[in-house]
Amino acid sequence: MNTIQVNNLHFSYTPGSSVLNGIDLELDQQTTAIVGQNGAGKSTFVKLLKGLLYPTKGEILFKGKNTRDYTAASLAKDIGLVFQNPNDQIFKNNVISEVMFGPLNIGQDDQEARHNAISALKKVQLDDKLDTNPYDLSLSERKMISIASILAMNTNIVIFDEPTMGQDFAGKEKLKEIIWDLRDQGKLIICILHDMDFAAEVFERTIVFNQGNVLADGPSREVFKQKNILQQAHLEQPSITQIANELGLDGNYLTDEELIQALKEKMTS
Ligand SMILES: Nc1ncnc2c1ncn2[C@@H]1O[C@H](COP(=O)(O)OP(=O)(O)OP(=O)(O)O)[C@@H](O)[C@H]1O
Repeated sequence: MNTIQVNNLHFSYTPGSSVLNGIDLELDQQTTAIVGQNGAGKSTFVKLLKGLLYPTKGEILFKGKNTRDYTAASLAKDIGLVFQNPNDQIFKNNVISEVMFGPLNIGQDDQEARHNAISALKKVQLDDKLDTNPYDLSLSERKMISIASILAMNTNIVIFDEPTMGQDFAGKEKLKEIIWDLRDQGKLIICILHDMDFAAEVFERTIVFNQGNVLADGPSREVFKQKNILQQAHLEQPSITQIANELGLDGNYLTDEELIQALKEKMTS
């Protein structure tokens, strides 16, 4: 199992200014969205999961073992993190080298790395850009390249930091497919999001961060019905939930399809 256990996790970048204040969580096989306002500590939290930072206090256990006791190389084989800003991740001067870098780095041979890189680029529909310099692509395409780089490593855990940022409707549809495909492969997916509609539609579990604490955690349907809790975290309910509320519909709707179905039933009753 790819379980991550987080116990009493504290973190500060500078002494006396705490960013995470004692987080207890178990991350299991459910697709999990992490939401919260800017500065709530979400990116810091996933960097700790990935072993890029270490707790100031408390511990993170991966497969029962403290992340401090793993080498960066061994964690890299299991946990992939797509950075919020692709420019922080991309450094090669053509797409194929960029996407092959991670697989090669975790010990895949050239042929396997190339095969996995091309297959990942197909998933993001950029396999026609192998020789292009990533910096000649748009920001949303670079984001897809940074996603392909992590997919190509075939890690058991995939963490996305704001994947919908800068993506249009087609990009979000592609992301949905990628996330559901990873879930179907039995991988643990954790995703930081500012887009509540995407979180509600795609993720089974939602965790709300607020000022370095977990304010709510549970099935997305349960979390997104708690308007007051979301307001405390300066978040809105998903737009479909808001429309259903405005229409005076009883129930808790997260997707277009659910709302349309409820309206059809209302019209025929
Ligand atoms: N490298 C750093 N050095 C010092 N402080 C930092 C560093 N990175 C983040 N911080 C601070 O830590 C706090 C939490 O930042 P973090 O990026 O984890 O929040 P976030 O919830 O991911 O925000 P956003 O949604 O804007 O990405 C913020 O106050 C931020 O300014």
